Amino acid sequence: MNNDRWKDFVSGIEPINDGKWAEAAARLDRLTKPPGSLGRLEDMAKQLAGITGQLYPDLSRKAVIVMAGDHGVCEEGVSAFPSEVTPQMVLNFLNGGAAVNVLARQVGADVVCVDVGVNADLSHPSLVSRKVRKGTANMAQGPAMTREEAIAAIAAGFDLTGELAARGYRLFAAGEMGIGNTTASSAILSVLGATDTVQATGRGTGIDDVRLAHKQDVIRRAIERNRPNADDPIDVLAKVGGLEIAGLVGVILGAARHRCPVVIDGFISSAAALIASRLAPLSTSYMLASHLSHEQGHARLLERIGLAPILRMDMRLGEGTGAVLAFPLIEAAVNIMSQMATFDDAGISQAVDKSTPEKV
Ligand SMILES: Cc1cc2ncn([C@H]3O[C@H](COP(=O)(O)O)[C@@H](O)[C@H]3O)c2cc1C
Ligand SMILES: O=C(O)c1cccnc1
Repeated sequence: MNNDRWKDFVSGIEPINDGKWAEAAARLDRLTKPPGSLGRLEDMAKQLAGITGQLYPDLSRKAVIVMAGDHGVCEEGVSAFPSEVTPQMVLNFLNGGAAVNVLARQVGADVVCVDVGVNADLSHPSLVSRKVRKGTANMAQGPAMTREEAIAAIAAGFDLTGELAARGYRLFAAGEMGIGNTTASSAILSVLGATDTVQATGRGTGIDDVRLAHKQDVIRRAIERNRPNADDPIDVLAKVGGLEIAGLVGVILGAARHRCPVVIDGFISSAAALIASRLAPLSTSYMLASHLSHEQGHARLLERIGLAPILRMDMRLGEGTGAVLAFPLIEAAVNIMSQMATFDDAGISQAVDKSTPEKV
């Protein structure tokens, strides 16, 4: 993989269409409701118009892309579950039995499951195989992967999203599976978000206090040993990140490149979004943050990107579950624009009473 390939990921991303954003804002103020009364739905309707360049975008073709990869750092004992669960869950996604499958079915979204770095030989007719390597190396002892591998994994997500956009998909969710990946995400937040490792580290799959203190120590050691350069997001991704996180960076940049909204899920998805935002600041305008995960550090992570979560459900699963749950709200924003009557249509007076009331 050409080390300059990352420039392709960034160079085609354009600012959102300000003219369409303003047109959407003007129409929202003519709809039969007090100005601004639909709150975040109005924000989303304007953002979607700016992203797609259309007042009434058709977002009906939608996919949650679940990037899967393993983590060498699991040998340090940082998760409540063993690495073997990653390939087992991938098969569960492919057989339609995971939480994300249920939620995606409910909202009419397709689950696209991608092996970008699972430490097992997987084969299934619906699996998208883009394996860069079989799991990362243990970041507590050296870099998780090479710079080339990180770029190859970004390319896998970027190219796949481009292919899906070409097939008519217009709305994406960024999901993941990889035992150990909250450790990598906390390390990314710590370095790129200038956050103390204690504040950046949570319980992931549900570790106890003793293991949490150990996890914080492992992250501290990984950062000390690898010295990732906070001014070089790909260096951080390669040294203390993960293959599926890199894949998601590609998905996010790919969606932005093709002017499609991309819904960020929880902690891990947001770590990928933070890297994407540092590589291509313009990509942030194409992101919607679906929910605030219960995972420690997620609020800080979203704040570093500059995103406000739509939902607060106390979820902490990943897979893209929170992102998929936000799909109907995003579609609601489009429907408001396309289906509500204006004051003119309905013959309702838009005059605002600005006189001073005589009696209070
Ligand atoms: C059965 C199962 C299903 C999951 N689905 C998502 N995750 C989530 O948990 C993992 C991260 O937590 P940690 O860093 O503590 O390992 C990731 O795979 C994430 O997607 C799962 C975890 C498990 C055990
Ligand atoms: O917020 C998430 O995405 C998350 C939190 C804990 C474990 N897995 C995922």
